[in-house]
Amino acid sequence: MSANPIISMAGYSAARSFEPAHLFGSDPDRADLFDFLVGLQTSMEIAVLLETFSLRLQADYAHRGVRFETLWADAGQSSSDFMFGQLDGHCKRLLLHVGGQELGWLEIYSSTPPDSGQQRIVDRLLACLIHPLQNAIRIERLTRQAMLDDLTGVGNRPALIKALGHEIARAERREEYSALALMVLDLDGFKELNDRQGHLVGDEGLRQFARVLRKHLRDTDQLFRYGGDEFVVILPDADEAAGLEIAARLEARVGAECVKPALRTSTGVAQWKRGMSGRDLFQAADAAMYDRKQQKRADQTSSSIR
Ligand SMILES: Nc1nc2c(ncn2[C@@H]2O[C@H](COP(=O)(O)OP(=O)(O)OP(=O)(O)O)[C@@H](O)[C@H]2O)c(=O)[nH]1
Repeated sequence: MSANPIISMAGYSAARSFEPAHLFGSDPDRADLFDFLVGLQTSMEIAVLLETFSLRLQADYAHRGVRFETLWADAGQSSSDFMFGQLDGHCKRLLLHVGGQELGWLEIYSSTPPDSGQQRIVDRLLACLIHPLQNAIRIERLTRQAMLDDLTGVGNRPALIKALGHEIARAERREEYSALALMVLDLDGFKELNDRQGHLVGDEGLRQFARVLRKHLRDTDQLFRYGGDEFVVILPDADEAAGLEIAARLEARVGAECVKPALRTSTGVAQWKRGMSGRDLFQAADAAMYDRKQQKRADQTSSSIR
């Protein structure tokens, strides 16, 4: 018996053996299973593997759809769903694990629960799926980590470029004009804070800044650290007026809530117009942010002269 259980049912644990000889020895559909195995080698994407699994399972067990929910080993990463087909009807929920590592929950939706023969097929196909799935999960995690800023945990510059390109392509495809705005935020006098209180305090300031911004943004808004003390927010469905309102609110919240160390920020907003690239939009928002900084400096100078 293999000491390598890969599946446990919700609520109780059931170790099963998946020796290759056991899998293929007396199987009349060896060629078919072989095709399935080859299919699993063609992609390293979780969604594609799930689809390959579901399509092959369909031949033996008519079901409506499948869903896989990851269990990331790293703290701080929320789980992600991958789905294929329709998710309704009876749900069979299986915890997939390999070599002591829990990979996530697989759900199979169907009008009727699998009978014992169909359950055996599910087990066999899962035995083929499990290692390619484990590799695909590793790649997905590495890709996600590469898109995060390690100091603040928000998206980094490559993630911003990707997300902005995606949002603009989506807006371009829509027949009706849909609003999209970009906000640039930069800390005021951050160099002086670093110089006076040290870089560790500066780092804590950046983390605090990201936390406060996230707290006051909607779930659909996307926050990124462009670099240094400059952050960017993609605001879907926001026009310039809405963007300016959010920007004013964020400037006020940062002033009130970022107190240790004390921070101030200047913001700039630009609204996307058809034909504008991500670069054009960023430049417009960045220029607006610099104007705002100049205006604040001018206001300070005039109030200190008075
Ligand atoms: N602590 C810390 N400082 C950083 C990091 N990245 C960049 N910086 C510092 O951020 C500062 C940014 O300075 P500037 O761009 O001149 O901005 P500023 O002093 O805020 O000036 P204004 O934007 O004109 O108000 C520099 O001193 C950088 O060294 C980081 O990850 N941690």
